Amino acid sequence: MTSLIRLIGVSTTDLTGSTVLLNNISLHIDHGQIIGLQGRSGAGKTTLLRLLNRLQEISQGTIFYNEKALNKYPIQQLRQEIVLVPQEPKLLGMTVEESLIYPLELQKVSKTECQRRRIRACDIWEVPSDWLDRNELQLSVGQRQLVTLVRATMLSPRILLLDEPTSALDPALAQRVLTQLKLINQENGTTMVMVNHTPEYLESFCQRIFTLNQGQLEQEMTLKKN
Ligand SMILES: Nc1ncnc2c1ncn2[C@@H]1O[C@H](COP(=O)(O)OP(=O)(O)OP(=O)(O)O)[C@@H](O)[C@H]1O
Repeated sequence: MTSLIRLIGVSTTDLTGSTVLLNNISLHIDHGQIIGLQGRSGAGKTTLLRLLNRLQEISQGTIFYNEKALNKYPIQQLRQEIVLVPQEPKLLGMTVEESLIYPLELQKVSKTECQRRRIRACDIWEVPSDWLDRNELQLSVGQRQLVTLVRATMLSPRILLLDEPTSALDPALAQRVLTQLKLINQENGTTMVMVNHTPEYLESFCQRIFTLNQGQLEQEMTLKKN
């Protein structure tokens, strides 16, 4: 099977070019896999996710997406297919309802279809209806984290990049979120790359786990049971 994503000797630096943030990373991610990314703070996990939807550019090496160099794709198409859920959940000054449908509106999805998908997603993810009119100041960080996750899944991306998606959630909600993500992976074949600092979550959720250390790929582990 060909890989969906393949990194060959990928490095990247900070904006000044003076500090190497990721150094000579080679790895592959297959269709429909759930990949875990772990490592200490500052190891380069977020940076690696940002390379995968070109929020940050590489300085050396090549990233292939579907056998074609990532930088050959129109950026709009790429960001529709590869969606990053960032560590800092933001609703962009909108209400929950507005922020859930905004990315779909940008894709020119009809109002009726936006609402259909919003209702279905809120149902699946058990988003309480009294959140819909709230803005981000009226939600806890964990509640905002859930909303940004729901918003990303409503786009039905091919690849979901999840930067610590459970960091602000209580353990019960974190488990529910991981179960729901797994269901989406099984039903739609969505490939996922998840950064997480909780080893139990990575071990129960992922098929392979990459460990980064000071910008280098230190270890790759395959978990047969998932
Ligand atoms: N825009 C930037 N300019 C300069 N340095 C940066 C920039 N972004 C990240 N870094 C540095 O790159 C390194 C990797 O950061 P990154 O956010 O990828 O780490 P991380 O593994 O995701 O950490 P955490 O677990 O704390 O989120 C860190 O040393 C950080 O200080």
